[in-house]
Parts: sequence; C-alpha cells; structure tokens
Amino acid sequence: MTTISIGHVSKRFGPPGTAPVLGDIELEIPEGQFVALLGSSGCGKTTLLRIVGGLESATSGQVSIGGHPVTGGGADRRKALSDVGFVFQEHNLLPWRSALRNVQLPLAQRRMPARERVEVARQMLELVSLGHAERRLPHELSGGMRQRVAIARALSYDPAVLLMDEPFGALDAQTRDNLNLELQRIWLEKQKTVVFVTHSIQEAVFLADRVVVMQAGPGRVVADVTIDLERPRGVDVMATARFAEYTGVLREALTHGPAADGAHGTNGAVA
Ligand SMILES: Nc1ncnc2c1ncn2[C@@H]1O[C@H](COP(=O)(O)OP(=O)(O)OP(=O)(O)O)[C@@H](O)[C@H]1O
Repeated sequence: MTTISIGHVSKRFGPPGTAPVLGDIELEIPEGQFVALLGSSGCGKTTLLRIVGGLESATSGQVSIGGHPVTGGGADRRKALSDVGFVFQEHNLLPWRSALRNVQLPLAQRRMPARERVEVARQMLELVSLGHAERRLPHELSGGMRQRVAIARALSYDPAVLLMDEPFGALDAQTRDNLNLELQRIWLEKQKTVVFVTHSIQEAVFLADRVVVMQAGPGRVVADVTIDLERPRGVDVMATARFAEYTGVLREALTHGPAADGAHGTNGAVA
C-alpha cells in the first residue's frame, strides 16, 4: 500500500515568473519503506520534506499520506498530519524540560492522561537506549543523546510516517555510525515509513531501501535506486564491494544526473 503519494509537486518561493525551487516531483512511497533523499545543498530536499509534512505549501501538485491529502485543507489534512513525526537537524527540545518531559510533549498536546503519558514516554526513551537519562535536561545530554530524545519524541504518538531532515548531520562520524545502527534497529522493530534527507552517500546506502537522488535547477529526481543489501546491516557492510558499487552509482547520479539512456534512475542496477 502506498503511504506517501507525491504527485506533480512544484514549488516557487517568489511571485509567478520567478524560478521554481522544485520542478515536477513524482514519488510513490509504499508503507514501511525507508527512503533516503540524497542531493547537494540547495536542490530542494528540505523543501520537499516540509511540503510532505505540511509545513510548507506546494505551488502546484498534490501530496497525500495514507490516502488523506496534505495539500488540501480541513479534516483530511489534520488526519494526514496526525500520522507524521518529524526529526530535524536541530533537535528542538525545550531546554527547561527533562528528556522525559520533552518526549511527553506531543502526548500532552494529544490530551493523553498524565500517567499513561509518562509510561509511553519511558518506553520510548528505553527504545532509544536512554532509559537511564530521563531526568536530564537537554544541556546535560550529548548531541547524539539529544537527537535520540528527538527521535523518541517523534515516535511517541506512534505515527506511521517519520520525516527526518539530516538528523545526524551535525554529529561526529563515530556518533553518526552508532545512531545509524540504532535507527536501523528501531526501524526494523517499528516498521515506520521513513523519508530521510541526507548529503551523505554512505549514510543513504547504509540506511535505506531506496535512495532518491535530486539535483537542482529546478529540484528534480534524477535517479531512484533500490538498495538490495540484507538487514540488519552492520558497519562492516560499508567495506563490501556491493556497498562500493551502490555508492559509485549514486555518486555518478549526483554528479552527472540521469543515466545516459534517459531512464529515471538505476533501479536494481547493482547485481
Ligand atoms: N522560505 C524560503 N524562501 C525563499 N527561498 C527558499 C526558502 N526556503 C528555501 N529556499 C530556497 O530553496 C532552495 C532549496 O532549499 P532547500 O533548503 O530545500 O534545499 P536542500 O536541498 O535541503 O539544501 P541543504 O542540503 O543545504 O539543506 C534554495 O535555493 C533555498 O535558498
């Protein structure tokens, strides 16, 4: 079943006549798929993610989540967005609230009773291996721990879709590898549909079932590559020949755009 449907989406920030930031984007993302959006700076990845999450409007085209239009209004839009969790590069935790109370925030907004809220928030912190840190304030946590709290918060209300915008972009390489392993474990357990924006080819291949490559001028999809590597993946997969083939295909797409035959990507190209 398709969870996210992006149909002919374009976006212009200026008045009519100014250059569009996104061209005609078409993507169907099935339930439970982990999709990485890869592209160089400014090609419109964040804008597309924000349109999918209802934080930005499209100039034309439609987006729906679970069959409910995000780009419409009223109850359908509310229904679509109630099923979406966000994790940004900036964790956006409230500095005066403990980890546990930050995770409870969306549950309080959804009017979950206090006792149940605490129980769910504790489960989520356990899920991201932070059960021991529930009382700590954001400034008492490391950058990686703060991002784990942000993931716990996004998962707290059990959304079907998780939109992640370079969530580990500001972290050092080792912490990033650890969080990628952790995110894979959580995804295998929860089976959410994930759209994950990244600049990193390695991170995209390691995490995703499918990597969608975008280029600017206007932002468009130039390749759509299925990553057929067994799960769970360990960090050692990055040293394999198949991993290197995938990164090669993606680097080529990032540099030169669509394959020479004009095909939309290289699905299954790596044997
Ligand atoms: N609110 C806005 N008003 C005007 N222009 C914007 C706005 N938001 C984004 N843009 C422009 O749209 C283009 C795409 O930006 P976007 O942030 O989506 O790219 P990106 O691929 O996510 O980049 P990065 O990887 O650097 O985060 C850029 O040229 C940016 O300057």
